Amino acid sequence: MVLQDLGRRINAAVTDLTRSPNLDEKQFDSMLKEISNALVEADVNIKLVATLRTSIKRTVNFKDLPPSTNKKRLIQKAVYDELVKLVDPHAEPFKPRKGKPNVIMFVGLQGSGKTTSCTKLARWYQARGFKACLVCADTFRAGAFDQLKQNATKAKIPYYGSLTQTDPVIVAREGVEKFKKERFDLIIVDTSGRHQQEKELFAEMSQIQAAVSPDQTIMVLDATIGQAAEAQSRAFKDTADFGAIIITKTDGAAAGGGAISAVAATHTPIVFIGTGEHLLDLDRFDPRAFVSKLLGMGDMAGLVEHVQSLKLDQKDTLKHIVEGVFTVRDLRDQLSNVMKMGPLSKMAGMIPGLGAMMGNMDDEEGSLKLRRMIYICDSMTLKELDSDGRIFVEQPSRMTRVAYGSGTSVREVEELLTQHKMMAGVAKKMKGGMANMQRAQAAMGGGNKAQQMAAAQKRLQSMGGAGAAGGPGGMDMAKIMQMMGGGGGGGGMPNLGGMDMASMMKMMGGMGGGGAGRGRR
Ligand SMILES: Nc1nc2c(ncn2[C@@H]2O[C@H](COP(=O)(O)OP(=O)(O)OP(=O)(O)O)[C@@H](O)[C@H]2O)c(=O)[nH]1
Repeated sequence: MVLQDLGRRINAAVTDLTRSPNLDEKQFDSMLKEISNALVEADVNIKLVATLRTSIKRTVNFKDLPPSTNKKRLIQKAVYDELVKLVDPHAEPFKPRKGKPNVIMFVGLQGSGKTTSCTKLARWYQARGFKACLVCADTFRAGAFDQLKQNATKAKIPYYGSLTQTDPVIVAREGVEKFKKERFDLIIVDTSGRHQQEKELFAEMSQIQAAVSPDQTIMVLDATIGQAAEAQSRAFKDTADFGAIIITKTDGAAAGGGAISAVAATHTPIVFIGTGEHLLDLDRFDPRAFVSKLLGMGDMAGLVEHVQSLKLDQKDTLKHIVEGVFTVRDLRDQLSNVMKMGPLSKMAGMIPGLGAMMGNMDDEEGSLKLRRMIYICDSMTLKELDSDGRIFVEQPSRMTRVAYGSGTSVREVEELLTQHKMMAGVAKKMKGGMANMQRAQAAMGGGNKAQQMAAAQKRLQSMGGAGAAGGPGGMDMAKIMQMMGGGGGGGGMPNLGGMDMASMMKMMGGMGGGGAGRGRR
């Protein structure tokens, strides 16, 4: 059972109950039993489950409910609130500030996901304007430096390490000093992990800690260990005195629920959770957003933050669309924007109700297809890229050349040009419409925010099933789409692993316009 299934089970228990025409106390009790069973199976500590059950019972107080009460709503809200309490550590972590060197040291057992999480975190802060870098002080595992180097290079993050120095304390000190001199805002130090909690590991950790004086030590925990997370974190705390925790691999097992609740119970701040192997699979941990996502209510605030952090390339495309133009380069920029967003399943999880619908979609296939389309564009000449694509009709031999240069087939090049033609057609039709819309929006001065939020929230609730239980702040879907770099536009987006982007956008709540100008406002 993966974490998503736990959410689905809880959601189903609540939905079944609230759909029942004559809701009685017996049904309420059996819902509580089902939720408790699901949590225990996800390795949540039995005492915590018992507390949650008692609290929901007390809040709802079924026997004494006045007849006028909206029982369904009350139950939904109580379940949501208690789940939030279950995973809330009630502790504020250290927050790095720009303009000074913030040193963060990572500790954890081997294979917990330290090295991967270091790079994810550096990238996360880099995307938010921090000058971030990585120091590899893992001299124990052969290949650790290579792994960090590879990850860092992929994310374009400066790194420091040594293939010859065997003392991790020296490497850590040298790396931190070098990057401090170079005025980096965020210096992340990766340390070695061992199979067991050996004495040497702990001794080494405290020596590195003494050498680099980190502003924060983060412990990395693998979610699959469930409630054993508590014992593991205690063992580390005795030596390394970490200030916060990152729980990795929450995508793989329902036991993530057990790990998160166990750590939360110790009041240690959980700063982030790892949600996959991709560089972007790191979510800032927020108890409300986590529970909303778990219950399939989406995490719109997270989605907006994620999209905003990506520095999507869309200025020229929007300008072009206003003019009714759509070049091959515009298509390339949009493809690259979609790639930057990370796996589609991650995006879908943030949209109410969509995660479940896309359960079987293959991320790998979709991303490979996108990558091949980008290779095709990258093999074109500048003239071809900035053209309206007609150049290929006039000189079909160019298609063969581009296919050859990109390692793809002529058929794939033709497909890409067909996609482009469709999108260019839409852009042409949009000419003027987009400008009018922008003018209207400017005249409205952004409109009534509260009203917009209320409308968006209503729409989210109607999509999300359990949405009534008080989910995250609403957002205007069309605006989100526009921030995403403008998708949709009426059937013109690429087909990803059997999933047409245009249909996906439509499913996302009538986004079939966004950047291409038909967004609902
Ligand atoms: N599914 C999933 N896999 C993850 C996540 N985080 C890390 N991994 C994978 O876990 C494995 C181990 O990750 P590493 O980063 O090498 O672990 P480590 O703790 O640095 O290991 P040592 O350097 O040996 O101590 C790799 O295959 C990662 O891709 C996550 O959030 N989800």
